[in-house]
Amino acid sequence: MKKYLTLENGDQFIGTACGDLSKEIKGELVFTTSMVGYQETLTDPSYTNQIITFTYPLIGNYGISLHANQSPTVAASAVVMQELASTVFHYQSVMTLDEFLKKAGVPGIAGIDTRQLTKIIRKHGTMKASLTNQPLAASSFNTTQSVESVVKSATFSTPQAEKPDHVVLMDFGVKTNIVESLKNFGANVTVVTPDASFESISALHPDGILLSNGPGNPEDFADALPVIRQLQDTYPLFGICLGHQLLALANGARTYKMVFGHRGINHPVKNLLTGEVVITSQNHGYAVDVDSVEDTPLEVTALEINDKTCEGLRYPGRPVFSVQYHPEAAPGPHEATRLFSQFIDLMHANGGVENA
Ligand SMILES: NC(=O)CC[C@H](N)C(=O)O
Repeated sequence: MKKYLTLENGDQFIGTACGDLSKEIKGELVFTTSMVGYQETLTDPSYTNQIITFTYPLIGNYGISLHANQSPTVAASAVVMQELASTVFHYQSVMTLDEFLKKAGVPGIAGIDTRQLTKIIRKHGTMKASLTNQPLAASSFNTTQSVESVVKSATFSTPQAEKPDHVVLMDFGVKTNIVESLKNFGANVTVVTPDASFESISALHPDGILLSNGPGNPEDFADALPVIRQLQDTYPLFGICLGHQLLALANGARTYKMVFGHRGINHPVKNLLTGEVVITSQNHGYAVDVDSVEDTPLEVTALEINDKTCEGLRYPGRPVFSVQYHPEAAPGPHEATRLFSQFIDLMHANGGVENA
């Protein structure tokens, strides 16, 4: 069965339908250069309302495992591939990617020249696009949708070590592995919704606050900024991706939409405090304006080496820091995992951040 991918600029690609065959969708077309980790990527809530193009030419070859999801189901709107593996092999595989997409009601398109498509996105920037069963004229592409729906209303705690540090995590669309990473370093995690008040968070007696990743434009979370300002005055705080952008906005810096974003697992980031470079996992379409940080109490601590985007911030004199990349990996390298232990150390020492 044929499927049609139509871009906002009028370009059209014809491929083979996979996943949910009947479903037609619109979304923001982005690409990721990750060679592995398609399951983690597709279930990352930050991809809500986005159509993900995989630049790696073969997707699905090691199937779907019970242990890799970053949220209960597929978060992306659709997936674009060059080749969907017809043979699957991995000892943990419980189903094929095609079955996984079908179960989640998510459409896909295979047989696409993803190299050509990616060159178009790189030139024109991230675009809106549609996936349909019949050819479609590039017309209205209004895909603006609320992203608040990704956040679960339930609050849960995960008691762990004997005297665990208690992290309250503001959930803007958190990836499972952020919670797991905190737990691995011995923390007890309570997840609260993004509209939680300062009082309700304080009532949980946190030792530290984590601002999670999440989909959408950081400027749409203005309501959370006063709460974040109160939290950073009171507790050690660590922001990841959207959480990093919100920390910047809460302190008067600005964010902007990047041309095509950073999505992949080999982005080099230079730590300006130590000179060290780490290879990082990234997934963001917005970034903090480096120049705008100058007029704030914050300091830029890290830059992406290729395009010098802001990758890290800290609040000198306070145990408050953030990174634009994903130290929890899933997928990607684990070089930055130690940021979680640094956060734990800050909760103990309440000192300054040296390696953010
Ligand atoms: N992974 C994230 O938290 C993404 C943050 C934000 N939605 C962006 O695209 O920049």
